Amino acid sequence: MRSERCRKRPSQVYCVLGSARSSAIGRSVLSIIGAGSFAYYTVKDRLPQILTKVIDTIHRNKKKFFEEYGKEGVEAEKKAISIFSKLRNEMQTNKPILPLTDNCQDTDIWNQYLDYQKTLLGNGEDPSWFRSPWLYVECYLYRRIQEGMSFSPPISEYDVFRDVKNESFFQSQQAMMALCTHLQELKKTIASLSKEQRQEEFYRLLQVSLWGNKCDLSISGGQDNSQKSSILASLESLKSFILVNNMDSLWNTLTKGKDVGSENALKTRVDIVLDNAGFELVTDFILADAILFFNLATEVHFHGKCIPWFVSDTTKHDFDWTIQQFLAVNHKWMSKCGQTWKENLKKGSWVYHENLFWTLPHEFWSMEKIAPDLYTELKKSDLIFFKGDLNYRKLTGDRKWDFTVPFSQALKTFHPAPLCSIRTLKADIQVGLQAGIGERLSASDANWMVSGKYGVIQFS
Ligand SMILES: O=P(O)(O)OC[C@@]1(O)O[C@H](CO)[C@@H](O)[C@@H]1O
Ligand SMILES: [Mn+2]
Repeated sequence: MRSERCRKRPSQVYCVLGSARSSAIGRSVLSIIGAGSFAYYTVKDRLPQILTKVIDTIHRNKKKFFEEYGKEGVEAEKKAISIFSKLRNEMQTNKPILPLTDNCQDTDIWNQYLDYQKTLLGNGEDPSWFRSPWLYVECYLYRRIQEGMSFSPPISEYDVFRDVKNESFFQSQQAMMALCTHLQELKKTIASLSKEQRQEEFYRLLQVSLWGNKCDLSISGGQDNSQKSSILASLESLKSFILVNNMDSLWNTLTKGKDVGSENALKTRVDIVLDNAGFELVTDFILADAILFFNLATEVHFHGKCIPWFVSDTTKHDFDWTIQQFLAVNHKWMSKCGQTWKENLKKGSWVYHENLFWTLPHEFWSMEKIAPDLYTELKKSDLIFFKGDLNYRKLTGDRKWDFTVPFSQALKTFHPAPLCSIRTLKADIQVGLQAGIGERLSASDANWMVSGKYGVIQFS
């Protein structure tokens, strides 16, 4: 299930326990699974629903496993189903969180983190599914799915979310065609655009990447959450739902000391920490393409997940498969995009990275200690985009900060480079709002923090 490159341990693999849970600042207490909270609903209802879909998926592919592996495949299907049924029971009956036993590269780090949770609870209590931080429990579920598959050879490499990710891709074809057509039109006219017009066009593609984040299969519990309509047509109407809009700061960071459009752009690197595969990944490809042809950077580095994660998060397979689909599709502009993107990877102006850190439970402020090689890599960037809600939760430590706490404060010591979160709100954490905004929204729309209706393009 894990590509060779992911076997690269974060160097100095150890778990810094003390600083990982720093003292609360302001009202920032951990997002716990309190009764009635969104976290509680997630663990009580949505995670079991996701696990049930995993079991159904494995059962549905039994014939395929038999064709591919003979009776070992059938045995493996049965074993995986029993493992996941037991896991679902553990979760639903609030059993203790168990140490991992699959002896992978990150097994020790996960088990050290569990020990740390025990010290936090104190009085010898065991962390359990409902008595642990939500962020930890949710990440742990996906790591247990990975463990369960690794105990079910020969189907260990099978991505239990493959079917729903592919389905979501095919359901979003129309929207993707519209985006690729728009991109090619833009490339035709770019030379005649003024600096302000380029800026405006870039802002549109940033917003497309933002609203692409609505297409996430974890929040939907695996239900179809594809992009049906052309997102470009709705940008104006969606603008008022952007609660923090730092696009000007982004533009200034990317264009400072550069004449936008001049070919001789200095060697500039932008990183995109990816989120969901499918439509959102395509919006990120389009943004990355524009960053190059607008001469805002000379390299774009992508960071994907080593294992299947939060249902729809992008793995290396998803990244390559998506480009292959674009190359193969019978649509002039989509295949043109696919060729450009394949070429970018070949000539190194696009680079794909993997690191186990992204599928650990840790807040990003402990990256420098847990995965110093990754932190050093990110320091080479001139601007890092963090896509999506889970990344936002890890950037802010999933603390219940006051809405008005500055974003840079919530990041604590995590600041390898100028960074920007592009995120639709799907968890009840938000910082950096003007005074009164959070309260006003809570009064008018009880679900404003978890519906995915609102978004931020938040820079630090
Ligand atoms: O990171 P993404 O794909 O934008 O969202 C992931 C997510 O759907 O999963 C969790 C809910 O189960 C939340 O962190 C968030 O809502
Ligand atoms: Mn995701």
